[in-house]
Amino acid sequence: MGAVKSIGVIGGGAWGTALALTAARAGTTVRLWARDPATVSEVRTKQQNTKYLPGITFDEDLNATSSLKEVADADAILLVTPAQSTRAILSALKETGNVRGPVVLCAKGIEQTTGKLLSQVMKEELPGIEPGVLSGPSFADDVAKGLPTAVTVAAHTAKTALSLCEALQSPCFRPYASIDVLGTQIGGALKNVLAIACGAVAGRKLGASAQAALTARGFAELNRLGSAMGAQGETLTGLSGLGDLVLTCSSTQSRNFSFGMRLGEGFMASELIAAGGKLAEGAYSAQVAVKLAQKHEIEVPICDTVARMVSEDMTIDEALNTLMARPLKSETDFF
Ligand SMILES: NC(=O)C1=CN([C@@H]2O[C@H](COP(=O)(O)OP(=O)(O)OC[C@H]3O[C@@H](n4cnc5c(N)ncnc54)[C@H](O)[C@@H]3O)[C@@H](O)[C@H]2O)C=CC1
Ligand SMILES: O=C(CO)COP(=O)(O)O
Repeated sequence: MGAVKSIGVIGGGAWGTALALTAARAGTTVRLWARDPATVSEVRTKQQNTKYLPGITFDEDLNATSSLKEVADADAILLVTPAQSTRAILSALKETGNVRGPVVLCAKGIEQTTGKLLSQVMKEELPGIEPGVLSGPSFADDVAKGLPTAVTVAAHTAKTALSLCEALQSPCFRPYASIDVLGTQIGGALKNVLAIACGAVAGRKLGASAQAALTARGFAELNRLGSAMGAQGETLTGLSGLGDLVLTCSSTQSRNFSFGMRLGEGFMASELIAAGGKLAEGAYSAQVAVKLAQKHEIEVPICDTVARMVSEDMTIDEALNTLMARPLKSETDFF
């Protein structure tokens, strides 16, 4: 593909808006699609998205629309709605008949009903269109404020990955190109599940040592499952793997970590989910991650415990006992 001069961003939430600002700062023509007409109007007239990025007024004028057709024919599309809505949006994009450039998957999750990664969903819904993936340690608020951030941008060819990087690069946003489309998705999906566990440890006030142990053992799960699924080792230890895991497992700014904190404080997952609230992708990915691990015959005790907290209302104390009572293991392979 040639240079990416125009980008269509689909999703008027926190991350979609932050990525539209990123493209604008890179000097790329950008149009943001949002489902909610009030968001479209506020972005266009007030340079704000108060529902998802409260307290931030953009310096950039963003062009926003509620017509999918108007964003579909850009040189590249960034798809930034929650993971479970990816199939429906891809199908709606196909209906426009306008898509020609790569579609970059920016959600961090696995399709719950099928266990498929989002690039596999895309292959079914938009065959013939190149998939890309953007992932890494990057809070939307930080990016919208122009704080320095680095992410991985993957595509099947280096040329496409580099063209996408060039269209997003600015003094505050540094994308690294990759051709590991599969591996770049795995870290983002699994770190959300593991961040719920770390949040629960923080909420139950189990201490910094426990949180660090859980992060390291969580990485062992991410690494084992990612490798079994075909991810490259450097991807798993890179920005989209270890980098994002460290960020999300250590900050109350993370919605997954905060969801876990509430579990640690004694709330039941069913109560939190029924109450609505902010998106915690890990709650949707936990069970499907465990199923994928079973398929690959990989042990993922932390993901499994999170899945049980989310789907069976296992309490934090039961979760802790389950993990601490596991049979002793070697940390490495040498015996
Ligand atoms: N917020 C962040 O810091 C980051 C988020 N992400 C990922 O980006 C994805 C989106 O997250 P956010 O923008 O933060 O979520 P959000 O909750 O701020 O916004 C979600 C947006 O998607 C829209 N939406 C939801 N379902 C839809 C559907 N069926 N059709 C059309 N629009 C729909 C909502 O109206 C809203 O505008 C998630 O997978 C998240 O893990 C990735 C990196 C950073
Ligand atoms: O993916 C993110 C940071 O890289 C955002 O994390 P949360 O969805 O947990 O807020």
